[in-house]
Amino acid sequence: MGAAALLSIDKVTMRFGGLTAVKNVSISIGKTDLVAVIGPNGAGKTTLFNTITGIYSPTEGTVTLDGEKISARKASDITKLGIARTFQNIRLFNNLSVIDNIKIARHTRIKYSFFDGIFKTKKYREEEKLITEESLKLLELFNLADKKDLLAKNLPYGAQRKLEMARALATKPKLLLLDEPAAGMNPTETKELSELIHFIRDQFQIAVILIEHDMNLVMGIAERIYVLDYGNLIAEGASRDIQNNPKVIEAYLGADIDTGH
Ligand SMILES: Nc1ncnc2c1ncn2[C@@H]1O[C@H](COP(=O)(O)OP(=O)(O)OP(=O)(O)O)[C@@H](O)[C@H]1O
Repeated sequence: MGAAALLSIDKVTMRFGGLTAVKNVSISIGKTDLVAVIGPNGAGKTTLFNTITGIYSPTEGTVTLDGEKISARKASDITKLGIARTFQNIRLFNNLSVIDNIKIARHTRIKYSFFDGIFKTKKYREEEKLITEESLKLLELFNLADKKDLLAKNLPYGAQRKLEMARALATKPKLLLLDEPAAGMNPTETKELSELIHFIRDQFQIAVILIEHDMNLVMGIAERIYVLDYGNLIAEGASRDIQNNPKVIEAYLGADIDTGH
C-alpha cells in the first residue's frame, strides 16, 4: 500500500438546483504534492475548492483530511484543521497594514484564552510577542518585511498576491489551495510566482493545489494535473500525458479534432 493520502476527495458531487457543478469527482493528494486543477470556464474548479474548504457541503460524497472527515464541517474549523486558500480576486484586509494581515490569520492558532486576552496576562503578552516575531519572519521569506507598515491596499498587485499567500501560510496549513494565483500577472511575475510556489512547498513541506488558466505555469510546475469539464474529471496525469490527451484537447477546443499524425 502507498502512503496514506493527506486529502481524499471521494465521489464528490455538488449540485445547485438543477445544475451539477461537480460530478462524482475523486481525487487523492499526498502530503507534499504540488498539483493543478485545470478546465474551461465554468468547469467546476472553484466549486471543487469551495467543497474542500467548507464554503459548501457537498451534495454527495466526502472529503477527508488526514483521515478526518471534513465535508460537513464549518469553513473556520477546516482552516484550523489545516487547509488554507487564496482567492481568484484578492481578498486582503485592505485598510490594515501588511503585518496585521498576517497577524490576524496567525490568530487562528492562538493558545491563550479569552480571559488571558481581556486581562492581558503574561501568557497573552508572550504569545502576542511570538505572533509578531513569526509574522515578521514570514514577511521576510516573501521579501515583504520592508513593507510591513504599509496598508495592504497600497502594495503593488504582485506584492498583494504574495501577501495573500503569506497570510494563508500564517494559519499553518497542511494544504494550501491557490485559486488562479497568476491572474493579472505579467510573464516575469508569473515566473517568480512559479519559483515562489515551489519554494513554499519545499520550505513548509505542505501540499499545494492550484487552479490556473496560465498553461505555462501549470505545465512547468504541477507534478500531476487534474482536468475538469462540465463538472466531470475527464483526465489526470503528468503534464505531457495531459497535453496529448484527446479528451482534454476536445474540452478546450469544444470540438472534435484530428489526433492522427
Ligand atoms: N453558488 C452557486 N449557485 C449556482 N450556481 C453556481 C454556484 N457556484 C457555481 N455555480 C455554477 O457552477 C458551475 C461551475 O462554476 P465554477 O465557478 O466552479 O467554475 P470554474 O471552473 O471555477 O470556472 P472559472 O474558470 O470561470 O472560474 C458554473 O456553471 C457556475 O455558474
